[in-house]
Amino acid sequence: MTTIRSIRVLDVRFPTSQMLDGSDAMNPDPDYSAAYVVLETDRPGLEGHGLTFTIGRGNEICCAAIKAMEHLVVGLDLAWISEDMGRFWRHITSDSQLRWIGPDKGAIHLATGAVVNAVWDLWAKAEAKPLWQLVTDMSPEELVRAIDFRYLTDCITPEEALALLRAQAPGKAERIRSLQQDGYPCYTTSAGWLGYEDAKLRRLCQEAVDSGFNHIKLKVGRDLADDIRRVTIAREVIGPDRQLMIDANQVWEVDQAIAWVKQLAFAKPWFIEEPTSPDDVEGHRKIREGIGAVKIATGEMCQNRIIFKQFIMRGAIDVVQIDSCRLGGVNEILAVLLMAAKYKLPVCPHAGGVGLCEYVQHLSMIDYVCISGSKEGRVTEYVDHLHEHFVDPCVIRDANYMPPAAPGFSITMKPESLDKYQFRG
Ligand SMILES: C[C@H](O)[C@@H](O)[C@@H](O)[C@H](O)C(=O)O
Ligand SMILES: [Mg+2]
Repeated sequence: MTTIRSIRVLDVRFPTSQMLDGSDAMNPDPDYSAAYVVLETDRPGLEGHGLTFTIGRGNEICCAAIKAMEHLVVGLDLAWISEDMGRFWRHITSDSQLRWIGPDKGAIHLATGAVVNAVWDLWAKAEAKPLWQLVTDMSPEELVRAIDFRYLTDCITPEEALALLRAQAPGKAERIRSLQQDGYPCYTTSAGWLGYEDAKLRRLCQEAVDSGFNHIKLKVGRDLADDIRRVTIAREVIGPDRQLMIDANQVWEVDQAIAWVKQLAFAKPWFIEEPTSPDDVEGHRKIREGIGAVKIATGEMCQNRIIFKQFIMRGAIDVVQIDSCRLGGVNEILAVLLMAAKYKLPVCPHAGGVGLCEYVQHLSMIDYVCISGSKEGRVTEYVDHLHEHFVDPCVIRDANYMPPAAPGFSITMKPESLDKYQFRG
C-alpha cells in the first residue's frame, strides 16, 4: 500500500522576458513559470511531481488553488486511485465548493491539471514505467475507465470509445517499435518569437532547417507589414516544400482575422493558430470558411473537453492543439484525443513553455499507439528553452521526440533549479 501523505507547492519562475523568448502579439513579455506540486508518499523515495504552466504574475494564484485541493489528495491510497482512474478524476473535480470557482476552467482547472498529472507521474514511477508506456500497456477497457464521459456522450459514448480503442489495439506493438526507432515528429517555434529581429529570425530558421525540421511556426498579428516581411523571410529560408505555420495568439476580431490571413496567404501557411478568442467556436467556424486553404488550429487555451467537443462537432477547427496542463490532466486529454479520432482530426499538441515538451511527448505517443494510430499530418510542438532544468529532459533526434525511458511523466525538475528559481516575491 502506498498512501499520499502530504503535498508541497512551489512557485517557480524563469526570467525569459529578458530575451523576449516566448513573446507573441498578445503576450509581449512572458516569464515562463510553473505552479509546481510534489505529492509525498509513505514509500521512501517515491514522489509524484506535476506542474501547471503560467507566464509569470498569477502563478501564485495557481499555487493557492493547488493548495486548496490538498484535502482531495492527501490520504488517498495509490491502489484506490489506479483501480479506477475515472473515479479518481470525478473525485478530484467534484468538490462542489471548489467547483463553484470553475467549473472545469480558470485557476482551479489549471490546478487540477497539475495535481492530476502529479498523480499519473506517481503511478508511473511506482510501476517503474515511463508514463506513455504505463498508458499504452493498458487494455482498451482500462483506458475507457480512466475517462469521465460527463457532458461528452452526445459526441462519443464509452462504448464507441471502446470500439475505437479495440480497433487500434492489434497495431500497438508495431507502432511502439516505430516510436523506438524513429520517434514522433515535432515542429519548432523557437525561430519565430515576435520580439526577435529579422536577422535573428533568418538565422534561427536556417538553424531549424539544418537540424532537420520540416515545420516551423512564426508569431504574427502585431503589425501587418511586419508579418508580410517576416513570413517572406521564413518562406525564403525554409523553401517551398517545408510547412510554415502562423500563430496570432487571439489578437484579432473575427472579420479582421479573415482579412489579415488572406494577406499572408501568399506564404502558404499550413495553419493559422488562435486567430481569435479561444472560446469563440462560431467565430472560428466563420474564419475557417473565410480563409480558403489555410487551416485553423487552436487549443492551447481551450479550457476543457466541452469546448473542444463544440469545436470538433461544429466543424470549427482542422487541427486540435491540446495542452497538457490547461486541461485537467491525462484523463481529460484522453477524452479529447478520442473525440478528435472519431471526427478524424489530427491532434498536434501545444508545448514549449516550461515542462510542456517534457509532458506532451508522452501524450502524442499515447495518441499514436492507442488512439489515432497514425503519424500522418501530425506534428507536436517543440521549443528549445529550459530543458536543462529537468531530471529527464526530452530528447529530439532529427526533428522527432524520442520515447522517454525513465519512469514517470518526465516533469521532475532538478532540486537546484527549483531552489534557484523559486519566486520569493
Ligand atoms: C506566451 C507563449 O510563449 C505563447 O506564445 C506560446 O505558448 C505559443 O502560443 C505557442 O504556440 O507556442
Ligand atoms: Mg500558440
